[in-house]
This record gives sequence, C-alpha cells and structure tokens, in this order.
Amino acid sequence: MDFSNQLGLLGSLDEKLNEKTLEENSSATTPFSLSAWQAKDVLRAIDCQWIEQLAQHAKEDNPALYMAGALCSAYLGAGHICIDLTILWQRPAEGIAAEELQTKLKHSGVNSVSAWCDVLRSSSLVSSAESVVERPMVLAGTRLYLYRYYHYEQQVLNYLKGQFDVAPFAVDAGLLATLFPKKADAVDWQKVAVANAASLPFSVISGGPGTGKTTTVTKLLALLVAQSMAEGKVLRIELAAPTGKAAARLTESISKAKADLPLSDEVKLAIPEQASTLHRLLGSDFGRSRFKHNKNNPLHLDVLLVDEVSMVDLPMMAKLIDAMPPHARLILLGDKDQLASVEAGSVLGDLSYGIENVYFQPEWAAHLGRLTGENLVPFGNSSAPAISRALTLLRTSYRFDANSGIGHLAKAMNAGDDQGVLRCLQSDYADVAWRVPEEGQTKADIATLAKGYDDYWDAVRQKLDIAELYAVFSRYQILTAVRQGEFGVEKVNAQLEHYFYQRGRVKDPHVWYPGKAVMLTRNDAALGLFNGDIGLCMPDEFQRLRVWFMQPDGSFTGLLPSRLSEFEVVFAMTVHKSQGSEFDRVALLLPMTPSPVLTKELLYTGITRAKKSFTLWGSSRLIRSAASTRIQRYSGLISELWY
Ligand SMILES: Nc1ncnc2c1ncn2[C@@H]1O[C@H](COP(=O)(O)OP(=O)(O)OP(=O)(O)O)[C@@H](O)[C@H]1O
Repeated sequence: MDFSNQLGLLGSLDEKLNEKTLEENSSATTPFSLSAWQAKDVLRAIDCQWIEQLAQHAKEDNPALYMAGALCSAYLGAGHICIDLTILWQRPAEGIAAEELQTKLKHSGVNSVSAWCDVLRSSSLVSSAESVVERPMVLAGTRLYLYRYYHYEQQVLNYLKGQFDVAPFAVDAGLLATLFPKKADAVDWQKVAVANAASLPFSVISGGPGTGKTTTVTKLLALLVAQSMAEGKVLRIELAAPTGKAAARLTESISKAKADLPLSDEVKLAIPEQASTLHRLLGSDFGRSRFKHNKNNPLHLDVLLVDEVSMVDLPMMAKLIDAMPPHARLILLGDKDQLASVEAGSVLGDLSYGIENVYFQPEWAAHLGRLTGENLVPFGNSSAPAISRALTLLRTSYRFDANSGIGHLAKAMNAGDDQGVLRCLQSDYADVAWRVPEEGQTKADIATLAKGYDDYWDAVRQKLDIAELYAVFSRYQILTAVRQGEFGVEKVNAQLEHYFYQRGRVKDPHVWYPGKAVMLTRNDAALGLFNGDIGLCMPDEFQRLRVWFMQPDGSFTGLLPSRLSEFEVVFAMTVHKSQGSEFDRVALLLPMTPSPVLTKELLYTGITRAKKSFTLWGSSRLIRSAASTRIQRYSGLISELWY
C-alpha cells in the first residue's frame, strides 16, 4: 500500500490551512486516543499518524471524525475503497465490537449513523460529494472516502456512464456467422460476447479457466479488423495485461488462436500478437505514480484489449481510462471470481457484480439475438441496469470436461460449497489429490513437494537451452496461501533450497547457483523489469552466471546477478503472485493454523492455476472454513452501477 496517498494530501491541506506550523499546533490535544485500536492491530501506525497530523492541522475537537478517518485509512490498507458508516456502525472491524464503537461515538454526542454523517459534513476535513473540494476525505451518502480514492472511483464511473448512451456500432452479422460456423444447441455465449463487444465502446468478457476468453477476443479482433479493412481503414489495436507474465501468456494465446481463424491471412496479419504490461503501455516512469499517457496525452490506439483484469486495482483502472482517447474501444477480459487486485479495489468483481443472474435489458437481448441468431429472449430482464449491457459471461469450460476433478473442485470452491469441495477431494479423480500435513512431518512433506522439480533439475544438469529450461520450470509450481510460518512461502523456499543442497543439486544455497529461480519483488526502472518477473540463473557461453528473464516477445535477457536488487527465491510462490500464470501441475499449501487470508477466492485462484494436476495440502477444517469465507471489498461501484 502506498501510504503517501494518505500523507500526500496533507501537503495541499497544509497550504489551505494558512501554513500553520506543527509547532504552533503542538498544543492541539489529540482528540481521541487511537492507541487501543492500534494495539489490537485494527489500525496501523500510518493510520494513527495520519489522523494525528490531521488533528493537529484542523484543531477540531471531533473524536467521531477522527475515528471515522482512522478506520477509513485502515480499510484502505485492507483493500477497500471506502467505508460505509452504516455497515461500520454494526460491524466496525475485527477487534472492535459494535458496542464499543457505538459507546465511544455516543460519548462524543453521536447517537446514530445520520448524526455521524452530520458531524463529518460539518468538518473542514471532509468534502461533500455534492460539491467536491480538495479536502482529505469525501462523504458520499454514508460512504466515506479518502479524497484521492473518491476521485479515482468517480473517474471510472464517469467514463462508464458516458459509454452507456452511445448508439451501438454496426456489426457485420455475416462475418460473425463465418467466425462461429457451428450452431450449438445451447446459446453460444462466445458468439454473443463477440456481437456484444463489437457493438459497444466498452465491454467486459468474464469467464473461468478455459472458457475460451482468448479464443473469443481473437475472433472479436478479427471481426473488428475485417470490418475496418472493408471500410479501407487501419485499426490501431493494443493488447495489455497487468504483469509481464500475463502479457507473455496473452501474446502466446492470441498467436495460437489466430492460426485457427477462418479468415484471410491479410486479416490475421493485421491482428497484433504482442501484448505489453499496463505500466509499459501507459509509459511508466517507474518510481512515480504518474504516467506519460493521460487525458492530455492519450494513447494512440483505436482498440485496447486488457487481459487478467481481476488484477487491476482502482487507481490503475482510473489512470488507464484517463489515457483512453475518447473514440477508442476498451475491452476488458478476466475471471471475475479470482482474487481481487493486491492494491485497493475489486474493479472487475464490482463491474460484473450481477452478471450471473441479471443478463440484458430486453431490447438489447433482441439486438444481440438478431446479430447472432441465438434465442436471447429468455435472458432479457427489464430491471437490468445499464452496465449489464456491457457484460458477457462465458460459461462452458473447454479445458475441463465432465471427468475433470480440477473443474469440479474449482466450481465447488467458487460456489462456496464446502461439503462439495471435500467430496471432490475424496473422490477418485485422477487430476486431484489431497494431503493433510501433520506436525513434525515437514521434512518428509518438503521431500515430496521437491520431487515435482526433478524434471527441472535434470534440465539444469543437461544445460538445456534457456527457453526450454524456462518451459520445464513453468510446468510445476508450489503455491502457498501465506508468507510467514509453517508452509508460508519464505520457510518453504528455504526448506526446498536446503533439500536441493542436501541432494547435491545446489552446491551452496547462499550464493548464486545454476538453476536458482528468483522472482523480482519490485519494478526495476534501469533494467526494464517488473515486480513478479521470474528469472532463472544459468551460465552464459563464457560460463558466467546470469539470470535470464523472458521478455514479452518471448526472447530472453541475461543479467549479471549483481544487477538484481530486490528479489526472492521462487520454487514456491504465493497464490497472489501466481495470478496471471498457469502451470501443468500445482501443489497448493495451506498454513497449519487459521488465517484471515484463507478465502474461497484465494483457493479458487490457486486451483485454477493448474491445468493437468492439482494437490491441495491442508486440513479439512481450514479447507471448509476457506470455502465458506468470501472476500468483500467496499466501494461505491456496485451501488452506483447496479442499484
Ligand atoms: N467454442 C469452443 N469449442 C471448442 N474448443 C474451444 C472453444 N473455445 C475455446 N476452445 C479451446 O479451449 C481451450 C481454452 O481456450 P482459451 O485459451 O481461449 O480459453 P481462456 O479462457 O482464454 O483460457 P485461460 O483460462 O487459459 O485464460 C483452447 O484449447 C481452445 O482452443
């Protein structure tokens, strides 16, 4: 979390408050002691620091304001865009009982949510959403935001609302029929998705693993390209994804899917394959949060396709939208059920909130029915909000058939069906296994887990070409749910390296060695590498060890290890870091003790990283509890778009 977001605004607040110095204000009594909540880990040091500074500047004796502000800051740290005072009143946070919060508020004269809102509205630190001015916080109804995040949310909402009234673009139904020649009995949602996205300036296509997202958007791009060619126009298309790995996968999938298109080579050639990271597309100057491309210097494109959108946080989405030229189309692709972004927001989840049940407004269902020849009347819903028009959900997985344990397990986990998950783990599926780790057995478990890397060590010994080695490495991955503790990523990596050392595969785990696998933990401006990029250490032709990174175009760059500053070993990685990647074989390790990070989204994301085999390591108690725990992130997007 970028704490400067909170503290940064104090700079401008400073000026507005007549350059009062901290010395002058040092007599200001901190109006409410936050230390009790900090001691319970409800607040972080940064939340308290921020509020104390605000209190010193504003000199308002207003505990109810500072309580709300501190919680707003803490919730942002946990990934929420705002807090809703109505919800907070009943359920403040883990570690604070509603009674405790309400008693504290009552002591400061606040007896209800509306009284709390009145107190906030009267403060010089809070702007009202009706007439926003630059103050540290904004109150919109009962939702309280830090100013910057309110602004990001408004940017996204204003963009979306601006797209809803655009008249649909013409779509060549004949071309659509060429691209989807077979008539299936059930609705062909891929065809509907293409017709929908081709009709609109903004669209979202969501689907689980193997539901044909890439196949579908490749056909969509083909349709757009062919239509433009027919009009004698050249379409500028850009492909992007949040991470280097996801961009490389998109490049690979699009180039494969293009080969099967039933269209001319001329059309195929005009569809780009090369995807870049969002940072690169927007012109990152790394350390800074500003990008080269923005409203004043928009991207030079007509169509932008962004994959793995579940990983895109609200600030990045706002910056992306800001850089879109007004005439361009934006197509978002992702799996709405995956873990939300590491940083604040759950943009794809919020946009797709009602996608499972709501479907299209009746006239839009009729429009798409005419284009596709599908009977979409049953999917018309007169109460569907405007956003529903932009969404299509792909429902059939072509990767996992009826016999696939991974498919069934993912489905049960996604539905939060804890009994179904256990039944699936106990069944005889060839592609799913379950192990319950026991205390004191870690050594044996690590040996079992390490066996998955046998192929990789063979490849290292044979000094395979780096591209082949990379491919072998990418087939197997150990995932962990947590960073610390038993079965946390740090300990597991150390234990694996030690095991490889004992087996003679690694001479000295404390120095660079052939086969060492690392993941960068920070963007590196000088090297043009990104957080999450994976490097494999192997000698070059002069027998000098280099760490090889795959570039988005599939080529490899070898760097001297001394040039890398922030990285970690990656024989195991967290599920968070695995988003955007897939592996043939996955072992997912749950911690030994309960953890708030164990949610159905985390396990679903871990399960769906596996293509051919999946082993879950964890107790039935923790698996059941995770299946029944959903991540919820507060924002105003759902209420503004869906109600
Ligand atoms: N309509 C279809 N009929 C048959 N096979 C299909 C269909 N659509 C996609 N496939 C196949 O299913 C597989 C997965 O498709 P694709 O890669 O497009 O899905 P995806 O949703 O992008 O997958 P991922 O989860 O890997 O991102 C591919 O082998 C593809 O050829």
